[in-house]
Amino acid sequence: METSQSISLAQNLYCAEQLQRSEARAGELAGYSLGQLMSLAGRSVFEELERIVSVGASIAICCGEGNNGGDGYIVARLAHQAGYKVSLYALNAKAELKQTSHEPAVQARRACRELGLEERPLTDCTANDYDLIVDAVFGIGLSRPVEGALAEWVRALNKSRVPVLAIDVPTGINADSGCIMGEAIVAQVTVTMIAYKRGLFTGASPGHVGRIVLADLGAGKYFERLEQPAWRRVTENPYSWLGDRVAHSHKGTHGHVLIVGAGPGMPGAAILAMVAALRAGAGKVSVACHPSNVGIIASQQPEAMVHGVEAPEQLNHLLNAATSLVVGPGLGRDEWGYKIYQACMAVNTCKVIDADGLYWLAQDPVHSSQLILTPHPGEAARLLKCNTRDIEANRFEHALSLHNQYHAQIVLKGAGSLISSTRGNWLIDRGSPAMASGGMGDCLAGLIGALVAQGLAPAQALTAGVYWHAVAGEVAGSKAPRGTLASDLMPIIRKLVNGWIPE
Ligand SMILES: NC(=O)C1=CN([C@@H]2O[C@H](COP(=O)(O)OP(=O)(O)OC[C@H]3O[C@@H](n4cnc5c(N)ncnc54)[C@H](O)[C@@H]3O)[C@@H](O)[C@H]2O)[C@@H](O)CC1
Ligand SMILES: Nc1ncnc2c1ncn2[C@@H]1O[C@H](COP(=O)(O)OP(=O)(O)O)[C@@H](O)[C@H]1O
Ligand SMILES: [K+]
Repeated sequence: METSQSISLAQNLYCAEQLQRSEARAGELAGYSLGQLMSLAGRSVFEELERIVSVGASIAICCGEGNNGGDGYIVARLAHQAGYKVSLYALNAKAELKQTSHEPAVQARRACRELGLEERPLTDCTANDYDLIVDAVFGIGLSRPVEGALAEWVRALNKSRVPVLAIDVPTGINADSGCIMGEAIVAQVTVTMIAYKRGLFTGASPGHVGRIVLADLGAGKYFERLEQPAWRRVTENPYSWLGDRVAHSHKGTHGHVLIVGAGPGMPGAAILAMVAALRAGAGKVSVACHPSNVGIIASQQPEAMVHGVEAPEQLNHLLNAATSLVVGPGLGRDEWGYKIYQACMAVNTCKVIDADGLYWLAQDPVHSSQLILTPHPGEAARLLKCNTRDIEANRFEHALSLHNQYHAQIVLKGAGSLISSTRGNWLIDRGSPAMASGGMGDCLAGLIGALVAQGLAPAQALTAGVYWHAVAGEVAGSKAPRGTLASDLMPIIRKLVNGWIPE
C-alpha cells in the first residue's frame, strides 16, 4: 500500500487499548519503568503549564483516582516547588489512590501532603478563583459516563472563561471515538502522552481538546514499532499527487467531468458541483439535468456544457464521453431521478456518489472500488441501515463498515472527516464550523470528480479532495465564519490545486 504516492508526512493514530497494551514495553525499550514514564509525563505537562501562566499564578489541579490523577499530583508538586499558588482537588479526597496506580503517583501525592497542599473535594473547585485549571481527572481509563455532581462541576467549569490544561485526554472525552461520555471538559491545551489517540481528532473532540501537544516521553518511537496504527492523520498537502501541468497539455488531457443531478426545481447543488469541478481544473465539465433546469444552470458558468435529459437513453453519449461522474447533486427521489441514477450505474466510469445518489444506492447496494461515496453521518446511517446517533457514537468503525460493505472509497464527512479506502484509513481534521452550511458537500463532490478526471486514482482523489475542501473552508471562514458559503470556497480551491499553501 505504501507507494511513492502515499502521504509521507502523516501521523499515526492509536486506540486506548493499544496504549494500555504496549506503553510499558515501549517505556522499557526506552529505558524507563512505568513509574519513570509517569514522572516524565508530569514534567511534560508542567513545562506546558509554564508556557501558559507565569510563576505566581493561581492554579487548581484536579485529580482523579487513577494514573491520570497521578500525573496531576506530579504536576502539583513541580508547580508548587516552582512558586505557583497551587490548590489541589481530588475526586475522592479521603480515599487512597487506586491499587493500580504507579508508585510516583503515590509518592507525589504524599509529597504534596508534606508540602502542606491540602486536598479538597473536586466539586468545591470554583474555576473563577484560578488562572488555570489542570484537568487530571480521567484520561484513557474513562470507562463510563461522567454523571451527577461531577457532570455538574464540568458544566460549571466549561461556563467559566478560565483556561484548562488537560492531561492526556480532556475528562469525559472517549479517546477512541471522540464522543462525549456524559459531560466533557473543554480544554485550551491537551498534552497527550506517548502517541496520538485517534479520538482526539474527530466527533466532539475538535470542540474540546484545544491545541494538542504530543509528549512522547522518549518512548513514542518504540511504541510505534510495537503497535500498528489503523488510522493516520493527513498532515501534508497532497499537491505532489497532481503536480504542475505539462506545457503541451490541452483540455482533453485534464479529463471530462459529467455532473448528473438537478431534478425538477433543484438546480443549485449541481451548479455548485459544476463550478467546483471547473475551478479544480477539469479540462471539460458537462451537466446532465432535468430539461427544466438547463437555462438556469447554463447561465451560471458559460464554460460548462449543460444538457437536458428527459429519458435515460439521452444520457448515453454523455456517459461515454465522461472521464468521471458526479452522481446525485439535486438528483431527486422521484422516478426521473431513479432512472437517471440507474443509467449512470450501468457504466464502469469512476463515480463520485453524493446526496440523492446515496439515497438510491442505499436502496440497492452496489460494490465497486470505482465508487467514491461521500456521505455525511445522516447519509451514512441510511447506507448502513442504522441511525445517525449510531454513526456518531463510533465514526471510525462505521467508516470501516462502509468501506467493507460497499468495497468503495469512503469519506464519512463532518469535523474530523474519516476516509476508509483501498489506500488505507485516513483522518483529515482540517476544516472549520464555517463549513456547516448547505452546499458544502456539493462543492466537495465536484472537486473530487475533477481530481479523478485529472488522473488521480479514486482513493487519492478522495483524500486530496477532502483535504483541499477542508483547507479552503478554513481559509474562507477564517475572518467571518458565520455566513461562509460554498461559493466562497471556489477561488480558494483554484489556488490550492495550483500548489498554494496557506500560512
Ligand atoms: N501507564 C503509563 O505508563 C502511563 C500512564 N499515564 C496516565 O495514566 C492515564 C491512564 O490511567 P488509568 O488507566 O489509571 O485511567 P484514568 O486515570 O484515566 O482513570 C481510570 C479510573 O477512573 C475510574 N473511572 C473511569 N470512568 C469514570 C467515571 N465516569 N466516573 C468515575 N470514575 C471513573 C476508573 O474506575 C479508574 O479507577 C493516562 O491517561 C495518562 O494520563 C501517563 O502517566 C503516562 C504513563
Ligand atoms: N464543523 C465542521 N468542521 C469541519 N468540517 C465541517 C464542519 N461542518 C461541516 N463540515 C464539512 O462541510 C461539508 C458538509 O457537507 P454536507 O453535509 O454534505 O453538506 P451539503 O449536503 O449541505 O452540501 C463536509 O465536507 C463536512 O466535512
Ligand atoms: K484528563
